[in-house]
Amino acid sequence: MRNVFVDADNGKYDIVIGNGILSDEPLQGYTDYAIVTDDVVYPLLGKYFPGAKWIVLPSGEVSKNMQNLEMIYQKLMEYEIDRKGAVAALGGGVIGDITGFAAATFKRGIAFIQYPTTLLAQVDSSVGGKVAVNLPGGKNMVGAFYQPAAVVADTKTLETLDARQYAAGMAEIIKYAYIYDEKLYEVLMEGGAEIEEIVGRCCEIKADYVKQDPYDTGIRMQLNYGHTIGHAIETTAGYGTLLHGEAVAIGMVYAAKLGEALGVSPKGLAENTQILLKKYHLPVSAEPGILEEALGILLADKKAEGSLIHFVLIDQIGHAVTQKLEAQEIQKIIKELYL
Ligand SMILES: NC(=O)c1ccc[n+]([C@@H]2O[C@H](COP(=O)([O-])OP(=O)(O)OC[C@H]3O[C@@H](n4cnc5c(N)ncnc54)[C@H](O)[C@@H]3O)[C@@H](O)[C@H]2O)c1
Ligand SMILES: O=C(O)C(=O)C[C@@H](O)[C@H](O)[C@H](O)COP(=O)(O)O
Ligand SMILES: [Zn+2]
Repeated sequence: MRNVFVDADNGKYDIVIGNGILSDEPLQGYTDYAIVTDDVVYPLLGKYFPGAKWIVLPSGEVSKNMQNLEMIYQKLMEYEIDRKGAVAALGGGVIGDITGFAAATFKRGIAFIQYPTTLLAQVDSSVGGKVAVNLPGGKNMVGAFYQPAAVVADTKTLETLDARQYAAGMAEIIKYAYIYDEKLYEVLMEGGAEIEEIVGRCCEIKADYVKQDPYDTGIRMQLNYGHTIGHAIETTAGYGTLLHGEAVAIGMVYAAKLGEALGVSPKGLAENTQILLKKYHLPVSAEPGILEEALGILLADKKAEGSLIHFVLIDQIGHAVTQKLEAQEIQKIIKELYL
């Protein structure tokens, strides 16, 4: 078992990582609590929370929407959760993001506990307090920064995850390697390490970014590597068609190629990125029609300022930089290279 402490101005909490540690113990100090989960996770893990008040959504990205958010508020009302109560998210990033936004806003804020059960959620989405729902035109368009009171990542829950979902989590792990940790990159190239160690390392990296920049105004933007084009592709393909991690994987290949074309990234980075992504069974390109359409919605990115986008590039493996680029320049370069 290991602990990573998140020491941010807007929230201080432990991430506890271990095998077989799922329990309702972190919820006991509150007047009452409800747990949000999805219809795949509930039959697998509901038994660890006897007597809980449940809110069960259909699984998948399409559930991260305003309608389900309202449904969560209604159920919290029905369950009479007061301001000293809590709401927990038991599931992947979809459940964590929508539950966190409900927690941030219900009665102007109640406590929020994260029980991440996908690899992606354990290494990334359960940490750092970005909570949101999607709009049809863009990912995470309605949200807040709202830190959880605790994160409990039980790696045993990953045993039931299918291979595609596992790979999607690997994409965010590969992201950390490129932006922050050359040693992690080498470990991944050599075939990986024990999962608790990888989850712990990724949480340490994320905790460092979140401590420095909880509101995403500077260095934290590096955590968005691969996401500018990735989110646009995810949205264009239709939520749930490409998984978030898959879209980020593809986005990292285009970001690497763009970095090479601009002379920022080392030559061969895109090729190298493809090798690593393929090793972990991830896609490395989007269909031309999807890519073309995605390039048209780049300015929906939350890192856009007018016609410019804070674009994250790798200047050496294990280190990232952010450059303000004209959306039109990005579109032109990617079109010339890929369309
Ligand atoms: N807030 C953040 O910082 C942040 C970071 C990264 C990603 N995200 C968001 O996270 C979402 C993606 O998260 P995700 O990949 O976890 O998707 P997800 O929540 O849809 O979970 C993926 C699938 O795995 C199933 N599942 C969950 N736990 C399982 C288990 N233990 N065994 C078997 N099946 C299980 C779910 O039912 C679902 O079908 C996206 O919406 C993305 O935008 C947010
Ligand atoms: O925590 C962050 O900061 C991230 O950017 C992590 C990303 O992996 C994650 O997908 C995040 O939800 C993207 O945020 P957004 O601001 O681009 O919606
Ligand atoms: Zn992401």
